[in-house]
Amino acid sequence: MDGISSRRMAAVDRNAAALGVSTKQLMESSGSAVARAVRRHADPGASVAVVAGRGNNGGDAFVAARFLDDYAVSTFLLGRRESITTDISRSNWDALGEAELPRETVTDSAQVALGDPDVVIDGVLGTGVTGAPREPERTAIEAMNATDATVVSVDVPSGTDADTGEAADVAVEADEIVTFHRPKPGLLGRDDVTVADIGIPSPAETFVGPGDLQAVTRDPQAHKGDFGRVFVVGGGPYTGAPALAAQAALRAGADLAYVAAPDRVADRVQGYSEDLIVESYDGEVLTADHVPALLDRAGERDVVVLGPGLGSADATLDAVHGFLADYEGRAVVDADALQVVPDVDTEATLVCTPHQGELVKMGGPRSDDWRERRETVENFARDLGHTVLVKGAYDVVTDGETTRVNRTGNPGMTVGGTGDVLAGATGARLAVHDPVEAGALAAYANGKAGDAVVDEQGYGLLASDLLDELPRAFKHDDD
Ligand SMILES: NC(=O)C1=CN([C@@H]2O[C@H](COP(=O)(O)OP(=O)(O)OC[C@H]3O[C@@H](n4cnc5c(N)ncnc54)[C@H](O)[C@@H]3O)[C@@H](O)[C@H]2O)[C@@H](O)CC1
Ligand SMILES: [K+]
Repeated sequence: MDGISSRRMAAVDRNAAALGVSTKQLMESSGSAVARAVRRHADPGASVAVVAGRGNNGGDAFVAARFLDDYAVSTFLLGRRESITTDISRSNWDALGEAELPRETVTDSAQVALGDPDVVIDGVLGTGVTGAPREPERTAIEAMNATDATVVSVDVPSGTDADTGEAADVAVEADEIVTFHRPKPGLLGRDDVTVADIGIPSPAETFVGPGDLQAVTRDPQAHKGDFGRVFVVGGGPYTGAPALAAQAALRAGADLAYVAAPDRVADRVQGYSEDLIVESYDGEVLTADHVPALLDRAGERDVVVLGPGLGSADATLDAVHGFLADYEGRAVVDADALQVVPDVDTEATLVCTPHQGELVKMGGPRSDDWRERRETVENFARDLGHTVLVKGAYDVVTDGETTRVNRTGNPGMTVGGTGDVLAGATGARLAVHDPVEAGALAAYANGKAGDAVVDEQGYGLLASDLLDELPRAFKHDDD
């Protein structure tokens, strides 16, 4: 099993809550797993010192203390009750008091006197640690290391970074680390780690959920262009598609949206929205002689969205082939451009966004059940060498290694243009995230936007209705 990063673990934790498995239930499972580990090291009646921090790592330790009330257990909180950062941890601290289990608050690091316990539970710092341990955690770590006790660490040895494995100048030397759900990258390969199942359902990892939106953050110090210059290469026979894709990119967080379109339709594309920067090229449709100039412009931007409204004239498909053969950046490929991808050798990082029919046209599998499709599309994406987002009642996003499934959206979204909106939103996210995450986030938000429109007005949804809803669809709880 490969490790799960702290950021990803937090997202999975939030997704589990959305599936009805609360973080408090997870804390209960974590604490009881820690208690089971203690039982492997010492018998009831032995003395156990529980040292807890102010976050959920401490909360797990409070739960463990409660499960060990047939031991001589005493709990030390490094701070005052009011400084406990979460309700679920505070309620487990309060439960110890109600159960009359010995507990005390330590506000001055000099007070950390653990006595001579048989076992110490290290619930000081977990995946929420930032930087080297500060006081009183620092002194507490030294006190734990100074005992002869068997030390059981909750999730991560305090002072060690779960993602890198790097230990600060002061870090707990654990005899056993009880980590939760999946190993942590920084602890892989160690023989003192126990991975405890805490009841997180696998859909919390597979299905895109509200936890994934935590990755969509706006750094307040950002300035123009940090969040992506998206370049839509589309239009020709059609004008609405590139305009929808470009507007969707802006609504999904891009700073600038450019559109390259034949001069015959450029004004019409511009007419849809003053927010777009429309650059025209001569002629009726995209042809190979437009490619060099487009590659230059693409080189100054972060992501290309290739395909909306391009049409499938032979000259256009040749141009798409030529563009992809020389483009080395990131691109979303959609609509008629998709059929070219299997035949072109490219350095570009692509996210292909076919619906089921377009996937078959690419030589991909036809499968109606999403579980079967997940398997077959993983194989197809692996062979293709690019990320594929196959739209359907359940969207499947995979690069052949990592796979996510999106359940948002509704039958009202089969209306024309929703694919252009999805392509543009994927483009915006591809400027910031890796391909699978970009596709997963865009599919989730696009479907959520469609659900919001249908909830509000019933069916009869227009693709352009999604645009107004997209910003809200990307917002997450602690925004
Ligand atoms: N994500 C999950 O799925 C679950 C997480 N759980 C537990 O929750 C933990 C993460 O909890 P939190 O995110 O609340 O954070 P932690 O409890 O890991 O630590 C953060 C706390 O320590 C303080 N702190 C951070 N860096 C510090 C430093 N360098 N020196 C001194 N104090 C520092 C912070 O002020 C905060 O109070 C996990 O390690 C795990 O033990 C479990 O409850 C089970 C479920
Ligand atoms: K810990």
